[in-house]
Amino acid sequence: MKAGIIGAGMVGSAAAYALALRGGASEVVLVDRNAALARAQAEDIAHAVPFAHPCQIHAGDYDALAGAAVVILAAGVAQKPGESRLSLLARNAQVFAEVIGAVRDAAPDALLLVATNPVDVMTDVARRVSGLPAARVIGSGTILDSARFRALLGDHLGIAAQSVHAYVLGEHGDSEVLGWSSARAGAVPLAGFADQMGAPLIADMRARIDDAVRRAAYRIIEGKGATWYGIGAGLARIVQAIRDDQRAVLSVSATTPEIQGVADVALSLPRVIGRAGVIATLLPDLDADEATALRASAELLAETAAQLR
Ligand SMILES: NC(=O)C1=CN([C@@H]2O[C@H](COP(=O)(O)OP(=O)(O)OC[C@H]3O[C@@H](n4cnc5c(N)ncnc54)[C@H](O)[C@@H]3O)[C@@H](O)[C@H]2O)C=CC1
Ligand SMILES: CC(=O)C(=O)O
Repeated sequence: MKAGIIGAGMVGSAAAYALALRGGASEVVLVDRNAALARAQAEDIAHAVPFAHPCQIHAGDYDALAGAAVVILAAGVAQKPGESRLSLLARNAQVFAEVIGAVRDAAPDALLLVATNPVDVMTDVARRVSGLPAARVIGSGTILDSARFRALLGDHLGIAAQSVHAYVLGEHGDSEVLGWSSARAGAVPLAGFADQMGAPLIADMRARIDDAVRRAAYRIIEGKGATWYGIGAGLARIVQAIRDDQRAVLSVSATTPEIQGVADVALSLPRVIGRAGVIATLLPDLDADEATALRASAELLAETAAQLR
């Protein structure tokens, strides 16, 4: 399967590298307005291919996207230290106005996979500008936050993160909602599992994990200027779910007809992902606080998106 990536910076190149290492695509095309950067990234990543899976990695212009089944949108500006994701909206909406028409002309059958922040609102922008149905425009949303949540819970419980089933809901950003009440380890509700392991999830520990997930990007950006490995792997994971029609349940963003009384808002929920894009959307069990927080997150995203319309 051919995948295109618009934006060959830290996120786009990390996604290409992860695709190469995971064998997630047979061909990857990098497109960037900085053509020299795209060429250099493609050449560097191609040198990893002999250690991984067969994959053609190259740079090109938009016409090189012809035949792509999925195009990752990772072009635009990123946060500076202390800056919020939502503050990027006007600048990145302008970038999408420039690139999405060219992507659609070159690869009319491709699903769009949005990484550019603020990713939820940008997913809605991509849907509106492309004219595609909501199911074919997926935002990486909280796939990264859910991975952070699972990694921290795995560490606390002393088990593999892969055995933790937990989702972050709502915005990929400051208003996100950690789904404590639906989380499971193995098939056991999280709190009971933690007690059995002698590692109870007391309020202080929950608060620390919440902060570590919610503030992860700020800390990493403070330390190294940007984040890329986690999201690169998350994007490759979504591409594989699409390529193999896996019907994997992943927390990703898509424009959703109604959630907690808020209409037509793009945000993350666990969704079944396969070749057609979003095949189904699930609402996990929520306690009263989580339901209130999810509504607030949805309202914030809807208000932010409305400012652009
Ligand atoms: N969804 C998520 O979980 C995450 C999202 N991000 C977001 O991903 C985006 C990219 O971040 P980085 O890769 O770190 O930035 P970067 O600055 O390293 O790369 C961005 C690339 O976009 C290119 N670009 C800008 N405008 C363009 C246009 N009109 N046409 C073609 N290419 C264009 C630039 O030349 C640059 O190479 C940011 O919005 C960032 O906030 C970053 C990390 C995680
Ligand atoms: C930058 C960003 O969105 C993240 O690492 O979560």
